[in-house]
Amino acid sequence: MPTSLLQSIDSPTDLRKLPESDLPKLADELRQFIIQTVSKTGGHLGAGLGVVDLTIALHYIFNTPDDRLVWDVGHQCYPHKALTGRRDQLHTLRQKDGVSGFTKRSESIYDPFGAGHSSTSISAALGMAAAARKQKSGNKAIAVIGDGAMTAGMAFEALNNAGHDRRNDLVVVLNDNEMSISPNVGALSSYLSKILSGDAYNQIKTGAGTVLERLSPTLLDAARRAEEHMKGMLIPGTLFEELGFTYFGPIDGHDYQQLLPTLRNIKRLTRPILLHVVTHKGKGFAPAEDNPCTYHGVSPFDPDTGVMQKSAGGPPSYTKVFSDGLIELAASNPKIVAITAAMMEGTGLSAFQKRFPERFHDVGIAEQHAVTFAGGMAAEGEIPVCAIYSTFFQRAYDQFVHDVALQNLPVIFALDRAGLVGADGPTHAGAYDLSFLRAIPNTTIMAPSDENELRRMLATAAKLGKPAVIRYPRGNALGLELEPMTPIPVGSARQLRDGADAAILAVGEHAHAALAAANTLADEGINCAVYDARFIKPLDAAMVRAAAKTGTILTVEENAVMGGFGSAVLEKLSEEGLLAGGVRFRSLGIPDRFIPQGSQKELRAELGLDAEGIAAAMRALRA
Ligand SMILES: Cc1ncc(C[n+]2csc(CCOP(=O)(O)OP(=O)(O)O)c2C)c(N)n1
Ligand SMILES: CC(=O)[C@@H](O)[C@H](O)COP(=O)(O)O
Ligand SMILES: [Mg+2]
Repeated sequence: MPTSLLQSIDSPTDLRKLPESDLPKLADELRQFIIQTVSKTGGHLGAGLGVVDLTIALHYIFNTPDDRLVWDVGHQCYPHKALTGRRDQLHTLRQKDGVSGFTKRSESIYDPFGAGHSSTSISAALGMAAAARKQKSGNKAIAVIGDGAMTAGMAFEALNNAGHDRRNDLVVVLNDNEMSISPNVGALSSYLSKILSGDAYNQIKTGAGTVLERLSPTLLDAARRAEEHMKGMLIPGTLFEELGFTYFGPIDGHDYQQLLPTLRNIKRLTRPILLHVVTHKGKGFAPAEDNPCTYHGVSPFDPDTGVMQKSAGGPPSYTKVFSDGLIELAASNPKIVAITAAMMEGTGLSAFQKRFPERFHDVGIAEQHAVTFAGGMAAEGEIPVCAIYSTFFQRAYDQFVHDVALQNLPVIFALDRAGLVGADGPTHAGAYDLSFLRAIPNTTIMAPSDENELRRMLATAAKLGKPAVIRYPRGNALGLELEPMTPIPVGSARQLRDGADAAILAVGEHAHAALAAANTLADEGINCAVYDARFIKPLDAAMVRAAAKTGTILTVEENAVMGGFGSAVLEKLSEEGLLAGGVRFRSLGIPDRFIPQGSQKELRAELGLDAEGIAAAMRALRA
């Protein structure tokens, strides 16, 4: 008999053999395992710790993997991974070729749906429920969604779709910890808090759960109707019931006496159900409980104290440069307002929020709304700066096209995490913004090669009077001394090096890798001109013409090769008839496949997006 319960569990089948009385001990072991593992790998900590009990209870009661358990975002799924056969691989979490930090279909049959972006779980689980009904499989579909993720439009679209038909055999578990990454915001959050403060109902419900468990299905149904009636008197018309869901809760998501009987009851019902579970983000690790925002995503830390490893120091991140630059601009321009979609820490806007609380808007996890909301403010003469990660901005494409660009409204988009992001992997890579934005009229797109360029681009955007996009990467800037925020003439590239044999046209920080490559190539007798393109749109035509004169052009960008900066250069060459002279051309960027997780350095080396890769590509082009 192993002393460790966790070590004895290789799948939920093993878990289901345990007596209920063992589950709290298993939970303690699982929490310790997660703390120890993440203390070495880094990753998302607080969310997973908060759902250890819920994860155990769900796998204990439902028949996974036949019953489909869909985790929203997936950042809380480490306990789920540990219980579903991946315990011994978890030390490779978020590393190259290792276990993903999110749910991933190719990784396990227990991950029926991949995630990374938020608020998709109810739609996906409802789709599975519809398929189960069509296939008569009898499989249940369960979505576990956080109170933060529930603020997104997609979640409401799915609730709207699910609640209208009583045949939808769908369980939505709302994991309410009153936190998004930062404290959760918005009217829904206030509504949930109001429910949580309904103590009277809570007490009655706790007792009722235990009684209901022992009833036959017929009596259970009658009891449930009575219970719903009673609840209706205590909590008049909950939002979810109005939407067609049978609402259970709120229950304590760390109390097996509440979790297990409630889940058992729910399992017997076949209609849209919403179970409201209250949990504590970071549960079982004091630093994370006390400071859930800091311990949402962590670098490696001391598992005894929670003290995180200090980063190597060095220059400020591009995020910080953006944050400081925006505050500097806003200090002299009262029209500037800042908007985040639940990412005020990640985008650096928390400093703006402190300095200009009246000019700051956190709209929740609602990128589409954030963009149209910005459009509305711009229509009234404000200058909104929407700071959104490139990958999450994908959600708001139509809003960008229809609500901002088409109306030529002066919204500034600060797209952070553009390019490869590292450990979060393909769900979070900002690999497509240049391709999908470049096609849209009225749009100016810039990419800074260093911190001063970023500052100047912000100033340029603020004066532009039309939609402007600035995309910059995850990571540190160069550490340059800061210069005044002088606007840049729109559409002007910078030549960094002269050379008659070939030209390298680069976007963003890759201009420096291109310069290093050119220096290496010069030693080999190949003299390359190097340009920092600065503007992806409008493209500097003079740069393209000068490059064409060398007869050999290599473009470099950390964006999909398809439709990106290289495509723009090719289009310009073609438009101006410059290809006829026999220009050798290659575009270096992210190839047409999803790039798995790994450090940015590893991935750039693998894709040839570092100085060595650029030099090699140029040699091959000239061969
Ligand atoms: C579309 C999208 N926008 C933003 C994010 C970044 N993000 C990841 S987790 C998170 C907070 C989620 O809060 P909640 O759903 O309540 O889960 P908790 O961490 O509290 O368990 C945010 C904003 C994301 N993953 N996807
Ligand atoms: C789960 C999620 O989407 C965020 O927590 C994201 O992982 C943050 O990424 P950064 O670490 O780049 O801010
Ligand atoms: Mg939450």
